[in-house]
Amino acid sequence: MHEQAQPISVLPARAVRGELAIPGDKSISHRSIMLGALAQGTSRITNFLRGEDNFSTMKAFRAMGVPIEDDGQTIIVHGVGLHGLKEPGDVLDCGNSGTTIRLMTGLLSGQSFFSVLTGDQYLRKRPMKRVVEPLARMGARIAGRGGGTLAPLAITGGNLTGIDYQSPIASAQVKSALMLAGLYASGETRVTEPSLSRDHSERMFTFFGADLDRSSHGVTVRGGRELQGQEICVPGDISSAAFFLVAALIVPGSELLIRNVGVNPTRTGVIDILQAMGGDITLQDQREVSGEPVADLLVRSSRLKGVEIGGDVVPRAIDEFPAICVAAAVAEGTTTIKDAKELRVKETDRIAAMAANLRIVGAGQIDETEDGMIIQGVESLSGGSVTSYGDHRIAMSLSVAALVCRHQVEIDDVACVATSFPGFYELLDRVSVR
Ligand SMILES: O=C(O)C1=C[C@@H](OP(=O)(O)O)[C@@H](O)[C@H](O)C1
Ligand SMILES: C=C(OP(=O)(O)O)C(=O)O
Repeated sequence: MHEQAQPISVLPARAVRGELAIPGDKSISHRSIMLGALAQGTSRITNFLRGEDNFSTMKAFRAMGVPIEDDGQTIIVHGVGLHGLKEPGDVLDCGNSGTTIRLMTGLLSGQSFFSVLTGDQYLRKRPMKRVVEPLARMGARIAGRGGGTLAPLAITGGNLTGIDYQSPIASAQVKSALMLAGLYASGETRVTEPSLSRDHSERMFTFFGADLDRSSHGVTVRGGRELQGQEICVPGDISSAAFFLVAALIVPGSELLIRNVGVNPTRTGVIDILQAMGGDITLQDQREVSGEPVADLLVRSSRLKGVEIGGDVVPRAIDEFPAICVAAAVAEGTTTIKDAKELRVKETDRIAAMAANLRIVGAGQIDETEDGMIIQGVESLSGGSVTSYGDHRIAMSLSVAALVCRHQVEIDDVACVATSFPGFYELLDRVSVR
């Protein structure tokens, strides 16, 4: 939570043009600090995301005795080895970051010391049972508000036993929490999910030399093997690129080249959805960097049409739905989003937040459902005063919607944007032709 609200007005644009590189991937940045800290030797990380969420992760490891240097360019993590973390002297504050608190709950379950994790007013409302329950089955003792379902969480770790866990939800945070605990458990820790969520942990565990096997919807970790420090170049975050993809598609006369974007297939749902809507997006110069696929994305404005979105693509696009809703609001015809109930337990209820805000800026008929929404597209939007609900992705999505409004859009507080995309407004300004 930020002490002071930061309101902003975003003006319509005549086009979105030029070239840009977006900052590093948030998920991969978190994991690079975590595995770097647990490894033996030094890890050097470039293009690390300098977002508040990632600084929460970094601070937590410093508080557990991990030396981390930061010269503003490269992050150098001096790994302490699997068993080198020290008991933190205070509560670890995960700020607004669900990834930090859930992954750390797994990792700390494996430590032979006591720790407490908390976060801001939004994080303290988000469900933690999804990690607490399977970790307790592995032998961790975790107490928390709401009968152990809400932060703050107090963890007494150690003496874990591997389990075979069939997760009821496709969640990379649940999977990764158990994988991190699995590094410390006796025997095998296996996680299977209903459909494959982002696999950055699997890739980075392998990159650092962990003992791991993968199957189509599952991963098995065997504990005890030391990890080795690595050099990591973090690809640009496709979840951040998504705002610029939608902006260039919906503002007529636009053409934008977005360089160095992570295109891991477990993350490219947004490209598949926007292409199915008729969006002109081309992947150029596909390559692999630090075990992750990367490409440049060329996007040109397109006449979008409504589509049905559900099933396996949902976890592959989960953070991009606020931006996808904006595309749907100005597409021809109806867009139906289903199987996306998880959106209700993000930084805010993103289904309710987008429905309310799109109505304010003059969208067509919008019907909320329990696990999604139905959006009737209109030719153009009008504008108005909206609220971010303290959620970075809501703030950025409404900023993109503003580009195709007839009048400006006032957003009550965009301080939250710094959690995942510092510099967003400078970039948006740079490529917007007014
Ligand atoms: O593991 C990760 O880095 C993330 C997983 C997703 O959450 P869930 O695991 O809750 O789906 C996603 O929404 C979040 O932004 C980042
Ligand atoms: C849901 C998100 O992140 P987290 O769960 O890490 O707070 C997000 O970035 O959209």
